[in-house]
Amino acid sequence: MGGPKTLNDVEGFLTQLFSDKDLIPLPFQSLLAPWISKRRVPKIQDQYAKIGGGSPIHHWTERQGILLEQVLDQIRPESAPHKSYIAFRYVKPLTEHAVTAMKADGVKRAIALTLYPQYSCSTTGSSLNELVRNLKDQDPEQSIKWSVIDRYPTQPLLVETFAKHIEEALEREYPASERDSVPLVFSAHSLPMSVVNRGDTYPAEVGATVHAVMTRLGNRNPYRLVWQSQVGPSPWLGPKTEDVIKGYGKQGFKNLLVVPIAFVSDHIETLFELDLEYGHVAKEAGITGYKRVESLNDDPLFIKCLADVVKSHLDSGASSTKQLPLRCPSCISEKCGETKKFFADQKLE
Ligand SMILES: C=CC1=C(C)c2cc3[nH]c(cc4nc(cc5[nH]c(cc1n2)c(C)c5CCC(=O)O)C(CCC(=O)O)=C4C)c(C)c3C=C
Ligand SMILES: [Fe+2]
Ligand SMILES: [Fe+2]
Repeated sequence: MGGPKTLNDVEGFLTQLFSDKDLIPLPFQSLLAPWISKRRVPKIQDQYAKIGGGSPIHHWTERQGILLEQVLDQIRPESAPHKSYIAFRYVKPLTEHAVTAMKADGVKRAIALTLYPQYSCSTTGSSLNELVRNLKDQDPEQSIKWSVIDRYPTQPLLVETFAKHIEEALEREYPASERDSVPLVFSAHSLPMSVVNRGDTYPAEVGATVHAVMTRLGNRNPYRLVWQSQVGPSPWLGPKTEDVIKGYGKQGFKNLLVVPIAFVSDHIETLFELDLEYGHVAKEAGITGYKRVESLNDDPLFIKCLADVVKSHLDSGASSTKQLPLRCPSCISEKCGETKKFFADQKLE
């Protein structure tokens, strides 16, 4: 997805985001997108100002890419050297810039690796549709052969990294006598109910990650799966993170550990919404022990997770587009079936 590096980049970021038909299909989109974005700029700029003046997502994604190259070169020397390219959806470097750089470097074989562990047509689906559009335009001779890693919600090292971060936070933030009773509040970016009702697999895959992490932790703590960042008046998947925090406060809970479970790095959803906005909500609700688990960012265990995902993909023949939806109503405007066919038709050596 990417995020604005500076406050001046907020409007461009929002305009690209509201122009994405796979994320938010709007009537008269090319007219409405800049209009809605302009109206949201002051509010969103204020949020980015409060987290240091911009999104750190570029910094973390770059780190993840560089470290992934190093680990892959070690654990899979037969395909070394590996090189990573960032393809953000709404800010530079866009997919277009990644493909340009790859062609200039003479790349012949590539993997589209999503940094959303759980698949949604609105996120990974949108990025893959954008990639196919760009490839048809920028690489019509198909000089680069592609395969796709579109999800890894229960990959063992992903689960292990989340579990380790939760254990570290419990140990660091709470006295031993209270640790097992701290509610773990797993918070993921919500989806509009219209997208959920069309069968988007994201809610089930987020649930699968939560279940795997709780199993790994021995199911000691009470837990909830809750949903954040709802935008606009239409119905979104709940319960809302904010309401659940208030509910715990009403019940007299003094401790609460929130776990961002669908993001692999820090950005506005963790640093502003979870830390500042809901930190305030928790305080008002009397929850003095409100804490957040650290994001995955450049944790070597998470980098190893990514490297293992890529290694298994390559070792297994690497063709897999099996899981991509054939044609799903939530992204029908971009014909995800064509995207699946495009990748399935790649002739890999
Ligand atoms: C797993 C991650 C995400 C899913 C799923 C997702 C779905 C989704 N989002 C919107 C609308 C907006 N999202 C916005 C920002 C935003 N969204 C995500 C992640 C997911 N979105 C992130 C990480 C960010 C912030 C980017 C950053 O800071 O780096 C926004 C813009 C903010 C605002 O105007 O309030 C909108 C709008 C929809 C409609 C949707 C599913 C269909
Ligand atoms: Fe789709
Ligand atoms: Fe979003």
